[in-house]
Amino acid sequence: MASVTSATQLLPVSQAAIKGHSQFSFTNRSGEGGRLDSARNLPRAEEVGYVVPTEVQQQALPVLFSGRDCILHAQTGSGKTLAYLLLIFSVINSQRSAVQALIVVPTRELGIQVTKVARMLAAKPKENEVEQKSCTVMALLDGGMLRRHKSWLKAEPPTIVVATIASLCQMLEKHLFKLESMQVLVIDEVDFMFNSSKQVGSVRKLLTSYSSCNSRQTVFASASIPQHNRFLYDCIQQKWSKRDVVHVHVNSIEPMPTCLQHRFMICSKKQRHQTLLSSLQSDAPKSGIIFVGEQSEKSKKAGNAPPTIDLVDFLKTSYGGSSDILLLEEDMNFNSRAASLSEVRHGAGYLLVATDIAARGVDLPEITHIYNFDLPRTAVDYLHRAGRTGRKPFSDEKCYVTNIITPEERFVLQRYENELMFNCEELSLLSNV
Ligand SMILES: Nc1ncnc2c1ncn2[C@@H]1O[C@H](COP(=O)(O)OP(=O)(O)OP(=O)(O)O)[C@@H](O)[C@H]1O
Repeated sequence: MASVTSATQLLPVSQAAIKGHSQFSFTNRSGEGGRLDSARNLPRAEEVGYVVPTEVQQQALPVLFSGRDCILHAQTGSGKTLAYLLLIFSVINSQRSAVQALIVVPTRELGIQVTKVARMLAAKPKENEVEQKSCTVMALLDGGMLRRHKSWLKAEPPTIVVATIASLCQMLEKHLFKLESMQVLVIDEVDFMFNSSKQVGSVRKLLTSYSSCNSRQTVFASASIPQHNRFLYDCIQQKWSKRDVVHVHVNSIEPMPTCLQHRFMICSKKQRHQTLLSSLQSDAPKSGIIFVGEQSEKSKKAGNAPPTIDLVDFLKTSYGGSSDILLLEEDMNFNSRAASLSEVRHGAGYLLVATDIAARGVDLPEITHIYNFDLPRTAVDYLHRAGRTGRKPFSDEKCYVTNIITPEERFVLQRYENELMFNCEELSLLSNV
């Protein structure tokens, strides 16, 4: 666990952040009222319920407010998003019509969520209602209405943009979007972006050709940055960041929240549906995610139904619990994906059957149970799936990750246990399976 300075330990979020200002002599590079905006928006964070900073916020805010580039590396659900948003709100000047902060995310789902938090922080505090205009946040995400965004960008550029890389590059290449006023660039889930063959080229271009590290503050965030020393070296060598970039690494020994209890059940491949059903019946979770692997090309070619659909059908007919059964997977069109997530957000209890698309960044704090119907392919994937639960920073509520595995998969899970430093407890099969 990384050390925490006692000075900020018990301070409210706003004071911890403001302390960062004075201690590290934060200055607004545009010199056009950033300080005024931060004074307005930090209390706003408290107003919406962020009162005490989490550990990563305690450690990162002074670094971020000092103006240095930063790699935010901390457990899933530890509050990295709020840390970089507080930086953004301290730097931007809402009176200026120009894109001053850009947050790049790997999926539309994460983009929607980050936009929601940013808009919540941007909303005017009640007592200031008539004083000044609040900043605008644009979600430039794959599957969105790019035509509408074009008119918006031309008419009055937003202050903050949350974007997926493909949509962003489309706008940049058409010169509809300018980065010359950008003060902060955040790359969220950075390891995922650099690992994705579809996204990595554009991310590199954004970091070095579309803008320069010298004219912006760069923040990288993720719960998993494998080979982080190498990444730090590359940041400097490749000029993705300035030379004095800081690696804020919190809870390096325990990459997953401690409130998680990990379990496994061994069964044959044929018994997996029934084993999952028994587990659900015994846990009776109000809300959870069941992760299913992607359908193989071979299975697609054979004309089989995707395993996710298969499982949803099975649960709808066999599971008697009161939770809604919903589906979220990559192959669904954007409208259906949005519909699923909004049902999740408004519904009472739910079981979301999902592929790894739901594994990165999605924040549904009510989730207490994760089921790996198929084991994830890597330890990093395990960490991000498991991290969709245990997302209430100051709660001791126990959350559960249950792995349904075949005897041959036991050693794979053991490898993840060693790599991620957790213990998985075996649950015996109930007699009816
Ligand atoms: N200071 C705070 N006080 C109370 N709740 C907080 C605070 N900071 C963050 N949270 C809440 O904690 C949850 C997790 O935060 P967030 O999504 O920022 O985590 P993260 O570190 O980005 O996780 P991931 O790595 O999974 O993306 C959110 O529901 C957020 O509202």
